[in-house]
Amino acid sequence: MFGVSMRTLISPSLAPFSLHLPKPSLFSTALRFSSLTNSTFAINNKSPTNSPPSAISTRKLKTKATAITSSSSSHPLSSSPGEIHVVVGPMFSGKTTTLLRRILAEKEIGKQIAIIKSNKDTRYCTESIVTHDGEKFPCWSLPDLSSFKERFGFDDYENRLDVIGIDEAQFFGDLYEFCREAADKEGKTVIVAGLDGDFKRRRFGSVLDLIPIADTVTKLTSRCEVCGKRALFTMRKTEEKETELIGGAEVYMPVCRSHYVCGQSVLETARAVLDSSSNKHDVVASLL
Ligand SMILES: Nc1ncnc2c1ncn2[C@@H]1O[C@H](COP(=O)(O)OP(=O)(O)O)[C@@H](O)[C@H]1O
Ligand SMILES: Cc1cn([C@H]2C[C@H](O)[C@@H](COP(=O)(O)O)O2)c(=O)[nH]c1=O
Ligand SMILES: [Zn+2]
Repeated sequence: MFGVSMRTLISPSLAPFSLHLPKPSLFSTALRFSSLTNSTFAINNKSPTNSPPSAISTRKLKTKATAITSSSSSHPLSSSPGEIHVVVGPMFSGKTTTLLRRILAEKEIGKQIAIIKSNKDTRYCTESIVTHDGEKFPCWSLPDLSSFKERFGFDDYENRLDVIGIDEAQFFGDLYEFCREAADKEGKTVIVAGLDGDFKRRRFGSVLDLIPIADTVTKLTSRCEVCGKRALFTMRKTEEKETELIGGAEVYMPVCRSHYVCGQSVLETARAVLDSSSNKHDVVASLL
């Protein structure tokens, strides 16, 4: 099989029947060869003779592939590529619910699953992911993703884990590298749930960095607490200014665009009034 496919690949004229194949470039030839031999290539554009680049000899390709494969055996590529699925949206939009449903669906068809969440999320329960409706499922509560393989067990991770769920992804600084490695090299399906934006509607952590390497991206919406329309954003009801502030409905509310914009100005006005009245209060108190 290999010889035939190489012959077709390298010199179509030798193929058993003459196909009108587009002349393969050196790159496409090498890429096809590397996918056949599961190796990586460094391509130089100089062809070994003055023959066209696509006529590079089988021996040369084999030599190069053997050399590179042996050097890359410390990171063997998985036989089949993985996947990355990203679920974003404001708070209360159903991100954790969606993650849980997708993970359970994978489990139903016999896949080996594991869920990781940030140990910064201490709202409901540390050893489970918990939706705002109270649905729970056991998880690994970790400070980072890079420690997961060791904690799970390297052998189990490599041979007995198919699907990885990640919740509260905005809190993981090593999110991009972990997901890229898991999908590109280890054949894992990674399902990621996290906030795309913070209470100022700015990117939150590195969730958005996953979009260029994701198979699918889903943006969920909640219901505006003021008018019931689609809520795209999360508004913070308290005065704290730091980006990371763990909390639920006592601190945050989902709002539509109009109520985010006017809500922000209402909050700012209210604070200004409170500040000035507390200043007046202080002034009066100082005169007494
Ligand atoms: N304003 C709100 N306050 C509290 N809970 C809400 C609010 N809006 C929606 N919910 C509930 O939150 C559930 C979604 O929970 P969850 O999946 O944990 O959301 P997310 O992970 O996106 O924060 C919804 O099914 C709904 O019942
Ligand atoms: C908007 C916003 C949220 N957070 C925190 C609050 C919660 O602990 C999580 C999000 O929980 P979810 O309901 O599962 O989406 O993130 C924050 O720290 N900073 C923010 O701006
Ligand atoms: Zn609204």
